[in-house]
Amino acid sequence: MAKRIEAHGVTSYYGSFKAIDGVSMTIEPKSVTALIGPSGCGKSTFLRSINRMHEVLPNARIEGQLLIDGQNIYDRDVDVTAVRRMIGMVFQRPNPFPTMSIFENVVAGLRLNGVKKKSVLEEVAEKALRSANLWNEVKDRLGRPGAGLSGGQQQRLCIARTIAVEPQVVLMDEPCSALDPISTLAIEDLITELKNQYTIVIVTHNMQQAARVSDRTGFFSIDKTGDPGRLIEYDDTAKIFTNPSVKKTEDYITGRFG
Ligand SMILES: Nc1ncnc2c1ncn2[C@@H]1O[C@H](COP(=O)(O)OP(=O)(O)OP(=O)(O)O)[C@@H](O)[C@H]1O
Repeated sequence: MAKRIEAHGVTSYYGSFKAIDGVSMTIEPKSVTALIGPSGCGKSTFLRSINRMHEVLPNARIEGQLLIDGQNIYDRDVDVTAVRRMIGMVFQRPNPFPTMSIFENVVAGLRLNGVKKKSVLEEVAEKALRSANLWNEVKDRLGRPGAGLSGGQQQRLCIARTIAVEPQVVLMDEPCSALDPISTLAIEDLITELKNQYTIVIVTHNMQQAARVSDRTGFFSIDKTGDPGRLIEYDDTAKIFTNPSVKKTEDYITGRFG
């Protein structure tokens, strides 16, 4: 189910501004990869290039290749909606649909795909909420608004919504930045469980978090404002945090810049 991601020379633009330059990396299925680096170095841009969300902005485009299990998702005949279904995304701020119940939030993607049968929707909702470690907290109030949950619960609801449509890759853009430490730990535990099924890529500013949850870490950086971000080093997380090969990585993880 989980898929391998291969980026070959991915260069992403906003109009004429080159935000990232020539990013190449291979991300193994059923692994967690953390993207770290100073603000503005292009981590989120790269993340959004993985599921073709980058090009949603006017004049935004990419060069290079992004292969998911060998298929270039930027090929002309590729169905963009199918790509985004296969590669789900969780954002910085929990964003449940405000007018919908907890249940409707989870099944929203299935309804869009035309699933109507109540028993199927109920089954999927329970499975997704269990996988997101939220079922026990919400099973007695599935009809209540999703927006009435705590921040951490809302983020787990958004994760349940993402996995309800059975993606193969889950991208997370600073998923804990709006959460308290306890909710953060709950999400980190969840990420560790989800990697049994999915390929996960997470952007995080929190280096302890990268060290805790990821198998591999990619360090991005820029030389100066206006320059494009580049992938400086990509290796096993333990190596990046204990014995990086590049001086710039070491300077960053030891807090000398960024
Ligand atoms: N919508 C946009 N239009 C124009 N430029 C953008 C847009 N989004 C990001 N950029 C620019 O692209 C570069 C990379 O931004 P990006 O958000 O990918 O970096 P980041 O490493 O994720 O930063 P942060 O850690 O602060 O979230 C920055 O110079 C940023 O200003």
